[in-house]
Amino acid sequence: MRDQADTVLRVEGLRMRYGSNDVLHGTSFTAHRGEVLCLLGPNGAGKTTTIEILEGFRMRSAGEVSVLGTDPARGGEDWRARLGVVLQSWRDHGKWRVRELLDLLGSFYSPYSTARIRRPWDTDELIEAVGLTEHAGKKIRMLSGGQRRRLDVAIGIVGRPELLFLDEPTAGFDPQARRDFHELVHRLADDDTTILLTTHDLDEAEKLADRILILSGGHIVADGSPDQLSRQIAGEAEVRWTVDGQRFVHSTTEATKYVYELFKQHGEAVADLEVRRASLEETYLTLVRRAESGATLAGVR
Ligand SMILES: Nc1ncnc2c1ncn2[C@@H]1O[C@H](COP(=O)(O)OP(=O)(O)OP(=O)(O)O)[C@@H](O)[C@H]1O
Repeated sequence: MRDQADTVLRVEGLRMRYGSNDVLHGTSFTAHRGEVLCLLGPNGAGKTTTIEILEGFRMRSAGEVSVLGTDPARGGEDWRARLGVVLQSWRDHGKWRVRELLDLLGSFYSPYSTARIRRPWDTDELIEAVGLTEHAGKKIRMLSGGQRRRLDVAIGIVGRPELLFLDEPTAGFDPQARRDFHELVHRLADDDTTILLTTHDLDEAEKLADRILILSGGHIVADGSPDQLSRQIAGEAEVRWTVDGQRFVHSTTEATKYVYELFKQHGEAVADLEVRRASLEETYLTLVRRAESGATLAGVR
């Protein structure tokens, strides 16, 4: 069981209304230390609004929010120093060089260094972690789009945040940069950083998220690990295997047990084993479609 001190983020009955437009209808969720939480939802679902409220950049209409033990509406500088935000490119700093800018931004965090978390991140180590070593001496305006995005990530984590917000972090990344970034996210989470990210890339969500929240029509319509969500939808998994070159397929709600029995019966003769559940994309589309058609949400959460 996780204890209270492990809770980094707590949202209860969050509501947001723009004029007469209700965007969030009382959403609730939590996140724990070192957890990677992925917020999914169609365009206009309220993901950015939610993140901006948690970051303290937008006032909520109602509900309770606690981020690192503080209400974001009242968070001071010392609270803000514990957060990391990856914003879209720092184009205004085109004349700065990569290392210079990170040195300067990092220096703002040194007063907030603690025995547990040394701030800021060493500039050269950080530059290496985001794969910009070759470009450390370059002016920012000379960087490619993907390199700038890597710099955005470096800027977001230079203060060694305890909670990191990533809004569509890999838009514009090439496949290698994406893979490097995913490794960096795992490394940050291993170091106990809690990460809240939004993406429209379900493959990315599946790779990164410990837990997925699906926001639709102002409600959280699903909350669970990618596996738990796919089980809710699919119910059954498909087990495929061969024995002596002959192919077999079987659908079951208890794939692990079935596979165990299979090996008990056939031992090493079992080959080409695959267990397939509904992909996150199928799961996501089903849940959002259900929510949009006003189907009852009971049992989905
Ligand atoms: N400042 C604002 N004033 C009025 N309405 C707004 C404002 N910001 C957002 N909205 C509305 O709130 C709703 C949610 O917007 P939000 O940007 O949070 O969605 P999102 O899930 O991040 O979408 P996307 O996937 O397109 O980025 C939308 O209908 C949007 O038009």
